[in-house]
Amino acid sequence: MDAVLSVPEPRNEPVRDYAPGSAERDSLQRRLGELAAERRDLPMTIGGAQRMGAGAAIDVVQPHRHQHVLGVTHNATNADALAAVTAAKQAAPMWRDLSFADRAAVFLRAADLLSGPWRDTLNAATMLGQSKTAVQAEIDSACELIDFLRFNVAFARRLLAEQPLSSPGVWNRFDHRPLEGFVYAITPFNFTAIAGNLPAAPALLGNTVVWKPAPTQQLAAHFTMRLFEAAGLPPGVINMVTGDGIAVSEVALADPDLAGIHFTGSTKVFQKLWRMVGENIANYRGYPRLVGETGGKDFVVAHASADVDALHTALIRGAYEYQGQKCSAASRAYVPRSLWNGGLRDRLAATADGLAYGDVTDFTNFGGAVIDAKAFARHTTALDMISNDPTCRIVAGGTADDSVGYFVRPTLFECDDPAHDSFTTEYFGPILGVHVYDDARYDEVVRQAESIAPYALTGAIFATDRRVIDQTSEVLRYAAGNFYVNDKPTGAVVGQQPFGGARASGTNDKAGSWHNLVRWMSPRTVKETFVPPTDHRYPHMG
Ligand SMILES: NC(=O)c1ccc[n+]([C@@H]2O[C@H](COP(=O)([O-])OP(=O)(O)OC[C@H]3O[C@@H](n4cnc5c(N)ncnc54)[C@H](O)[C@@H]3O)[C@@H](O)[C@H]2O)c1
Ligand SMILES: N[C@@H](CCC=O)C(=O)O
Repeated sequence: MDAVLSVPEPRNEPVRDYAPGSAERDSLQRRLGELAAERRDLPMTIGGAQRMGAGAAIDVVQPHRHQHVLGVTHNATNADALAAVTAAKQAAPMWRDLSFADRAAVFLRAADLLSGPWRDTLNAATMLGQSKTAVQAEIDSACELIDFLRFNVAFARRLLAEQPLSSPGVWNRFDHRPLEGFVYAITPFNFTAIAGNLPAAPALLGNTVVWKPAPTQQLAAHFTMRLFEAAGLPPGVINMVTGDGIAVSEVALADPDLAGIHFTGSTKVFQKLWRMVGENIANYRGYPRLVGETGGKDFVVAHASADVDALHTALIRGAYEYQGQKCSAASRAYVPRSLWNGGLRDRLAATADGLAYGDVTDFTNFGGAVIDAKAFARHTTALDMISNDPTCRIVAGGTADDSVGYFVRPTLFECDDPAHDSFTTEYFGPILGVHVYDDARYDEVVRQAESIAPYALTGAIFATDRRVIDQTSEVLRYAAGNFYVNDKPTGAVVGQQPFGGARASGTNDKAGSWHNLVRWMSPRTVKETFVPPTDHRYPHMG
């Protein structure tokens, strides 16, 4: 326990802009060409050894060009999962006995490698495999992952320095132990940074991990695993299993040494995992820590005093960047009739209709495709439902085409009923519903928006009247874990806007902050008495 160590002061990684003619753009385009020309095996990594899962094969494709296969991965079987759990348990004594400095150095080195020679590889893999544009990949797989790795070291250092008081003759101290057992990290398709952070954060604190990425993110996950190895991560500390995770959960969640789940993904899957843990609760050595960041139905509330230019930009970026596939994406907005009919409606419609979605290797595009056929089907069902509902009117988009890639047009619609399914269900695509209200009904609309959806992840208020900002912020205090004033509800930056929500949006343990890291330690309090008493009687006994 080397709590007095000082560590490098983290700074947010600067975002590159990949402007035409820049060297960074040429270099990224070269790497895109190389990765697109390959068709790789995407194996598991267990105890440092790579091998393909023994279950069914899964093609990992470019969502914007779904006939183009980037690689092949396989479902992990029960036997594969058992091997990963065993490797994690075997590596645990070695890893927890290394000093914090040694563990931190691995992740700081990974951050530096990613900031330099690995940047193009992770960005290109994220662009091709997850259909992110260059800038969306850059803020995710480069900057946010680098930030997670660097800031977590500084946050962990602060936690390790935290020690109890000691009265005279006594020395009290915390032994910041890792959890007893292994951590099971399960990660979503949409952020390479989240996929890398969920296994890395518990590992930094001395835990060993079984990591199950989303199959559709497997290309970038593959390179993330290679990056950790290049940074010196010993075998068995993070064991990556591939595929749908069904067999992995059967094995990992039934294991007595399950120490925690670090999950990001849908509410439905997290609730299923929680139920499975509940069913097994008497069989565990301890109570597993359950950390899950899940879905959202994120709102923008606009007041009549809002700056319309700022509101317009926030709605377009908040709803349609990365095809709306951010848990934070604006998917319901409440706009006063004065602004809507005063030009905002037509402006939003024109901008949305003008957004180019296409192949993300064409850098002129604003967006790409949605992730897979399942997402495409969910969105087309929602669009059919909305266009056939007499209370809703499509204002822009509303169409989809999967002939080449899974493309869904940026869709804007009005809905008279603020309790409509489209205001409560997460679609996770480029679909923004607007409830237009009479200006005088503002307070009532805000109260309704507060609790109509089960989620509480992100939300924004647009107003210039300070009293309105203050009152709205108070009414919506529990409606979002990340609340924005005159800004879009997406784009949280590590160290600046610690991220996470409550209600059906998760356990709100704020990824990329000390709040999250504290869940991966099990402190032992040690009291040492220098001169222990030698008489059992107390003074009042005479
Ligand atoms: N709150 C946040 O910070 C945050 C961030 C990103 C994404 N999300 C949410 O994630 C969802 C989108 O991501 P997704 O489509 O990858 O989510 P998902 O829930 O479908 O999948 C998440 C992960 O769980 C795995 N999985 C599914 N069933 C499993 C099982 N039985 N055992 C083990 N693993 C299993 C998937 O393969 C994937 O790796 C959205 O709901 C979005 O809001 C939330
Ligand atoms: N942290 C990201 C969202 C992550 C979920 O998909 C944001 O703030 O936009």
